[in-house]
Formats: sequence, C-alpha cells, structure tokens
Amino acid sequence: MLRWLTAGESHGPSLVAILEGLPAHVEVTSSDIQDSLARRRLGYGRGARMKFEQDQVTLVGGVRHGRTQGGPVAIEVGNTEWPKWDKVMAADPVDPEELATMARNAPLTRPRPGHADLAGMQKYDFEDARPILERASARETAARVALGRVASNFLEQAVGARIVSHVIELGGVRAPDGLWPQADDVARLDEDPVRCLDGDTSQRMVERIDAAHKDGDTLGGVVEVVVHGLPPGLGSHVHWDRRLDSRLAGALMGIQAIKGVEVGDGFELAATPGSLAHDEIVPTDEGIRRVSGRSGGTEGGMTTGEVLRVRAAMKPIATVPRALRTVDVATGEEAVAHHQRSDVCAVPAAGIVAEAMVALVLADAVTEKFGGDSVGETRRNAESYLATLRYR
Ligand SMILES: Cc1cc2nc3c(=O)[nH]c(=O)nc-3n(C[C@H](O)[C@H](O)[C@H](O)COP(=O)(O)O)c2cc1C
Ligand SMILES: C=C(O[C@@H]1CC(C(=O)O)=C[C@@H](OP(=O)(O)O)[C@H]1O)C(=O)O
Repeated sequence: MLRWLTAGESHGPSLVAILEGLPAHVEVTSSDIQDSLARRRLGYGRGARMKFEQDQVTLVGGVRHGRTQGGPVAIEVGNTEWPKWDKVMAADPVDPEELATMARNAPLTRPRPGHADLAGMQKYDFEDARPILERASARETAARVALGRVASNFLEQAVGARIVSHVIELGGVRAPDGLWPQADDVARLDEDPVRCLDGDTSQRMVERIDAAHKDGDTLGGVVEVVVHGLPPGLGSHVHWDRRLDSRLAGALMGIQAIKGVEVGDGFELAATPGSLAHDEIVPTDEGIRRVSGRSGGTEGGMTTGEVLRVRAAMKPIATVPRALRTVDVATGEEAVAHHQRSDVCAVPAAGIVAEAMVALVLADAVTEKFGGDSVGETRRNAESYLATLRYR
C-alpha cells in the first residue's frame, strides 16, 4: 500500500511531499522530478507567476545514488519567491507594527466566488482569506507532480506502463473524437502550446484563450489521461473502495477545480445502445483482446489490459479579472472580489497534475497486486502472473 501527503502554502518557503510504501531500487533523480515540474509550468494562458517563479527540487530522503532505498521518499519543492513573503508567511510571530506597514499583509476580506475563501473563513474562523487561499491554491499541485514522477518511474520500471495526457477540450473548443496519444507523443504534446494532439484544434484553442484574456475572462476544459502497458487485474470488483475506477475518479476529483470525471467514453455511453457501447472480446495472435476501447480499459473495477483512459473536466479559473460580485466580510456590504493576477486558463497544466494523480493510484494498485520489496521483485511477480494467466 502506498501512502502520501503534501504540506506547504502557495507563498511559503517550500512545499514538502512524502511517499511511503514504494519498493527499493526505483530509479529516480532530482532532475527527473525537475523535468516533470517544468512540464506543469507549460501551457498557453498561464499567468505571470509561472514565468518569474522557479521550483527548486531537493530529494530530502528515501533516495540514494539515484535509487529508492525502501523507506519514505521525501521531496522539497522550494519557492524562489519566498524572500518577498518571508514576513507575511512567517511561521513564527512577527512584530504587528512591522506587518501593518506591509501592503501584502492587508487582510483579504472580499472572498472570491469559486474559491475556498468564504467557506474556509467560516469553517476555520478567520477574518482574512489569506490562511485559506494559501493552502487551497493549486500551487500545491507541484508537490503532487513531484510524487507522481516517482510513482510513474516505478510503474514503468515494474510493469512497463507509460502515462501521457492531452487536452481534448478548452473553452468549448473540442478536439476530434477518437484521437489518443501514444506514449511516445509526450514530447510532441509538451511542445504544443495547449498540449492538444490536433494542430487545427490547438490553434483555435489558443485563439479562444486570447479572446478570453482580452475580455477579462477565464476558461476551463477537459483533459484525458491515457496509460499504455498496464496488466489486466489491477483493482477489484469485490468492494466499492477497491474498484480502480472509483479510486481514479476520487484522485482526479481531488485536483483543484476539477468538477467532473469520466472513465473511457463516460457520459456518452449513457446515450449509446448496449450493442454499440461495449468492447467486444475476440481471439487474436496476441491473445484475447477487445476490438474497441470505449470502457476506458476497466471492467468491473479492474484493468482489462487494454489502454486505460480517464478524463477530468476543469471549471474556468475562479479569479476572474472581470470582477465578480461578493460581500466585504469586514463591513457586510456588497463589493467586488479580490483580483490581482491569475491564469486565464490552466487546463494544460491540469493534465500534468492528472497524470501524477493517475500514476499514484496505479502505483498503489501495482504494489497491492504484485507486492515486492525491490522493484525487481515486483517485476518478477508481475511477469509470473502474466505468464500463468489462463485467458490472455
Ligand atoms: C494547475 C492549476 C492552476 C490553477 N491556477 C489558478 C489561478 O491562477 N487562479 C485561480 O483563481 N484558480 C486557479 N486554479 C483553481 C484554484 O486553485 C481553485 O482551487 C479552484 O478554483 C477552486 O475549485 P474547487 O472548488 O474545485 O476547489 C488552478 C487550478 C489548477 C489545477
Ligand atoms: C503558483 C501556482 O499557481 C497559482 C495557483 C493559483 C490558485 O488560486 O490556485 C493562483 C495563481 O497564484 P497567484 O494568485 O499567487 O498569482 C497561480 O499562479 C503554481 O501552479 O505553481
């Protein structure tokens, strides 16, 4: 079983993340993690902060000479903007007179609709939205992507599975149906401004972002995560919380701003007759296969061994430049929501975060099915399972 946690605030000194339960000998380096974090910063429509801030990775524990040791992996993602926030976000008390002179520390009393601000202030008893928004911010997804890279190295080394995501819809512009990336398409997708496989659609998505930016508006969209090379039988039909689709859906819904998840053709299947909705099973030279991939590679809460495909729908960025109405909680009067800067659209980045969440769920399912205290042992267990499958 894998366990993982993140801690840290958006403008704190760093984010920290711990992953426990991985076997020894998973090859991973700080530069692998740095590469994955750089991918999360990509994407047309992200705000100024993505350009001036850097992620500084330190592997604090669990890895020696490029390999895991079997203990918890601890990663720190430092934030180069910290010196500007060292008083406002200090852990220890700061002289209130000094704080009072800092514009950055002015209480945020006009909660932004679509954010955790108001419900968080009510729940945690704060008159200032700062302590809420600092932890609610999607800055935290950097820590998840760092852990996700360790998990995805494990998946590739243990069972040969490879993960790739792409943007299939952005601001209402939709890519043609049926386009799925191969694992080797990652570099090409990373070069596209919106990580879309289809060049014409990508161009229209970029134009839509430009129009929204000009209008003081923001956009959402849909990402799809595709995993090649998974064995059949990860997850289980026997109980709701062991079903892989349930675990994937929970993990994806746990990403900031994700409002819907589909497995395979998801909602479209609900409108399709049964004769056309399922993936027929046929004998082939490579063994028993499905003729289509509508189910998204799971049946009965288990992987089928076909391509896994899950989608996540992201709502538009909530800090809308064209100010939304709110209430100033200091006065009780009508007001407009706080806005300093924000992304116009972060759908491409959400795809990278979704890859990380899928990697963590699958790595957990692989350790559960195959066990192993070294990655070699996990691999041997997986190979022996595959070799003895009666129906393949
Ligand atoms: C990668 C990523 C980047 C985001 N960037 C912003 C942003 O710049 N501004 C903003 O208002 N919300 C941004 N969000 C969404 C917020 O973090 C916030 O959590 C969300 O709007 C609240 O949604 P929830 O109700 O699903 O938690 C981003 C989300 C993700 C996944
Ligand atoms: C910092 C990151 O994303 C931030 C997520 C975010 C939000 O409200 O979620 C708001 C923006 O931050 P700020 O309000 O400070 O401009 C984004 O830049 C990041 O992804 O590393």
